[in-house]
Amino acid sequence: MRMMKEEIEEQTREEELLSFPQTQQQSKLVVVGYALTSKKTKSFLQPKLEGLARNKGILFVAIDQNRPLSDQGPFDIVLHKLTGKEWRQILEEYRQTHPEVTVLDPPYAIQHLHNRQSMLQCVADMNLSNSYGKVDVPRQLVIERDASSIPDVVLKAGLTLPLVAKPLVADGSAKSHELSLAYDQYSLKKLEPPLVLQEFVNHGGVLFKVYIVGEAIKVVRRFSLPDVTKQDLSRSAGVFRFPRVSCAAASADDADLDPCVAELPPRPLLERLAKELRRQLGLRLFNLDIIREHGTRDQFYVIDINYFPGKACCRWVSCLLGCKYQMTCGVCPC
Ligand SMILES: Nc1ncnc2c1ncn2[C@@H]1O[C@H](COP(=O)(O)OP(=O)(O)OP(=O)(O)O)[C@@H](O)[C@H]1O
Ligand SMILES: O=P(O)(O)O[C@H]1[C@H](OP(=O)(O)O)[C@@H](OP(=O)(O)O)[C@@H](O)[C@@H](O)[C@@H]1OP(=O)(O)O
Ligand SMILES: [Mg+2]
Ligand SMILES: [Mg+2]
Repeated sequence: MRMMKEEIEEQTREEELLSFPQTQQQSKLVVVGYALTSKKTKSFLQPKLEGLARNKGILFVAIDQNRPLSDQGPFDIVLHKLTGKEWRQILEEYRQTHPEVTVLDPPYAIQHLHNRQSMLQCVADMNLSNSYGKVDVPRQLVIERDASSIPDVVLKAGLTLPLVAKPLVADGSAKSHELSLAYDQYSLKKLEPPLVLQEFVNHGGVLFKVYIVGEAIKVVRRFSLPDVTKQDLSRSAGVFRFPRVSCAAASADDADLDPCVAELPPRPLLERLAKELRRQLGLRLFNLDIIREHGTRDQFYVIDINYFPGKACCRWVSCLLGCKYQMTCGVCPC
């Protein structure tokens, strides 16, 4: 019920914005060139967002990858989520030659998130712990090759089962999202390196997705993998592939949950984490998946960081653009 009220209020604010007299809007047009996959264009650039943006004087223009970037535009902002070395080089060169354009975000910074070890390193190094809580990353190790050595390596490292096996590369490909849960040490031989083996942390089956767009933060709840008990562990063996459990369709915002599980991480803790990560990663458009260790109130683990994630970011992107160009922004939470 509470969420419904918030949604209605939000929609009303958007409608107010759409009907805002043109005279009260800024006069400068902001041109955003975008280079996205067709899937992402479809999910991100929805007519509603384009309408909202246009009302604020923001125009989205598709970048033609077959033509030199410098011949296109001129752009105020380049928004992109494409992979590949060639594209990265084109963008880096464009950044050098067009310092007046904001490239969201620098390709070299995004690269950091394309490896599941380096993506979490900043969080590990931060050692964030204050009166609001403690933020860690699960213990993990990287297996570059030789699956037959995994049981030994895991034993020596002292990792506790079950383990989540994740492809080392997180480049947005379908393969990079193929994860498994391993219940026993010997089945680990069946896995295909290069991968990261991460300790599974019980978290009551709910995770928090924290969307970070510039200075703004938005947190949602999603269903996740259920806890694994000692009994489950003693009874099961093998490695099990699992699908994308915490996808957009798995919202837990309106679910009837145990309040200890549902309680959002403290806002000041997330703000501190987001601020540090923004600075250290050099990114303005990302999300992190964070879980609360079940049975604790304030022990959190960041398990994943994604660049420019799904639909939930749309409204917030226009907010970011609105803030940057100091336009009247009716949907801005900051
Ligand atoms: N260490 C962990 N402990 C408990 N559950 C985990 C852990 N790591 C991952 N999970 C579960 O597996 C899911 C997928 O893991 P992760 O988010 O790392 O994969 P991904 O493919 O990068 O996801 P995304 O679609 O968010 O990019 C999580 O949403 C969570 O439900
Ligand atoms: O498509 P969706 O809406 O599920 O968005 C997902 C997004 O896909 P997209 O960038 O192609 O949209 C994913 O990016 P890649 O890792 O595959 O690059 C990743 O960031 C997920 O975490 C997002 O899910 P969300 O965190 O928002 O639930
Ligand atoms: Mg994730
Ligand atoms: Mg991810």
